Amino acid sequence: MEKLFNIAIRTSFWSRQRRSLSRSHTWLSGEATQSSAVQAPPPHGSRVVSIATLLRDHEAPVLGKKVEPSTGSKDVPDIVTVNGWIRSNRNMKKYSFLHVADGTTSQPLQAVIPKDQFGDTKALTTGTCIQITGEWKPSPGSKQNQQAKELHYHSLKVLGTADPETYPIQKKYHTPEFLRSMPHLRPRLPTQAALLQLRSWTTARITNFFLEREFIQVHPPIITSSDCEGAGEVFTQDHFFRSPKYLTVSSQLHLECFAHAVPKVWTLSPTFRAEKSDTNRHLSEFYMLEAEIAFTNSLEDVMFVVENMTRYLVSGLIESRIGKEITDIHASRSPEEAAADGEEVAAKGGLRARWESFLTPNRWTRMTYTQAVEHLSHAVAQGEVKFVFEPIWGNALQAEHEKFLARKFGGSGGVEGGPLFVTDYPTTLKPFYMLPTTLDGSDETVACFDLLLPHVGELVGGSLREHRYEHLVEKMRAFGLIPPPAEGAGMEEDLGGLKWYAELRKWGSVTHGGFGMGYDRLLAYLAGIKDIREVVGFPRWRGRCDC
Ligand SMILES: NC(=O)C[C@H](N)C(=O)O
Repeated sequence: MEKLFNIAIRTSFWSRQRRSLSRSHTWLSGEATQSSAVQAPPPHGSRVVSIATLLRDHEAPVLGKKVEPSTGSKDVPDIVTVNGWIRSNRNMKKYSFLHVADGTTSQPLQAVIPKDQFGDTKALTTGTCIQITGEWKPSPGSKQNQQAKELHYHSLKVLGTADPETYPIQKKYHTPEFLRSMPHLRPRLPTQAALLQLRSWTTARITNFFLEREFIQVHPPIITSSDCEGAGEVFTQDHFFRSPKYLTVSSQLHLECFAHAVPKVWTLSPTFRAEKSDTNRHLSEFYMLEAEIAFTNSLEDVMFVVENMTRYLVSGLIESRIGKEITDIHASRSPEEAAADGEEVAAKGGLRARWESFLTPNRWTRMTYTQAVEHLSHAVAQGEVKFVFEPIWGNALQAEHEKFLARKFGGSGGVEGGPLFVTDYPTTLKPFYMLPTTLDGSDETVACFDLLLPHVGELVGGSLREHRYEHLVEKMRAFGLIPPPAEGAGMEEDLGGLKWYAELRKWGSVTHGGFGMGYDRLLAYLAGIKDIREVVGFPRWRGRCDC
């Protein structure tokens, strides 16, 4: 009986979901039909459109691609309804010119409100949510206004007021720090809306890349039982489970499990690191794009996926509408905004040059860690650069070293440099699971790589994984992850929280490798934004988790 009851509840839950999904589909499709369930049905005969759709109708074609107009005949008035928020109200004697935004494009729509028809427009303040219906027609002043068409008022409903005395976001420059203090309102800013679109578009494009290449997307757990990756400080949950559990610092170990059954897997998952550092490159919660590939014993195979995936992404971005929007926003930043970003990218060919640095005619440069240290030492000796940390073989590369290398050797050697692979780091610098470069370990390096970018440093880390059971256990012991073996224990020793991980190598083991990419870092770099906190809707970092 209870079971039946549960099923009944579930069924009605799903049918409710389906109903609301189909409603929202109608709503989002921007077509004429509009469900009565929506708060403010538009006047009869108008079609509900997004601002992006409207502006596209007369926009210059992007890269030669013609955009079809949304309605047909020139003779029939194009009556449309737009839902959005007022960005500004230029209140003239006879007319009010509203700039309305709906997040589908960073461009606002201009709506013209004749006061003799509407009455007093003072209440139409910045932030107010409205539904406006009108005729979409050529703007008489289109030379001065950027938009060749504007919306001429027929009717307007205020759906939600925004008291200008209290609404914090006004049409003026706000510092990033001020806006970060109100993440619940920040998406209303044009740049933020464009960044949301960039993230969404990028995710779709990458999903397509993997789909076309028979990679399976998987959802690894967020709560994990091991904290042993050595990737950084972990967030711990002590009380709920029988023993301490952790918020994942990387999905790699779980991806390896999947890859032993489904040879090519990937995920884009939240990842957590309780890093104490308060920098513009780190967050306590971020997204990591990770992939794991079985049946390979070549680091080149793994780098090949990283390179091809990123090239595929960037070549699509250059041609895309959101790409154009992001470059336009970047090029038209105010001096304050550019200063807040703090990057020299605009002075050096703009964002487009940065994107092109990914699309070199030859594959990206690869160099070993040993060569990298030699290059760094040489540059210091030549007086070409000064570092806070001396580059010494055996020490970690610092961000200052990474950035220098990527600028000098990455890309096609252009003004800004570009992506650069550094491979084969010393064993002592990297986690326990990496395979030695030479299987006997004589090189004291591991088969791994970091992908470095100018201004950013490390974007991706990847490696071949140790697939030999005995060697893995030995390495775990050498890294202090498990105690020395008890007398006569043999290999059946206590492997602690990593027993399951070692067991992958016990039954049906296979050579494999993978990588993890800092997704937010990638987005920030592509958008020409220095501070990673700007590309995350609700950024969390040390001491800050506002809402
Ligand atoms: N999946 C990966 O290879 C990422 C790696 N575990 C890291 O934390 O950087």
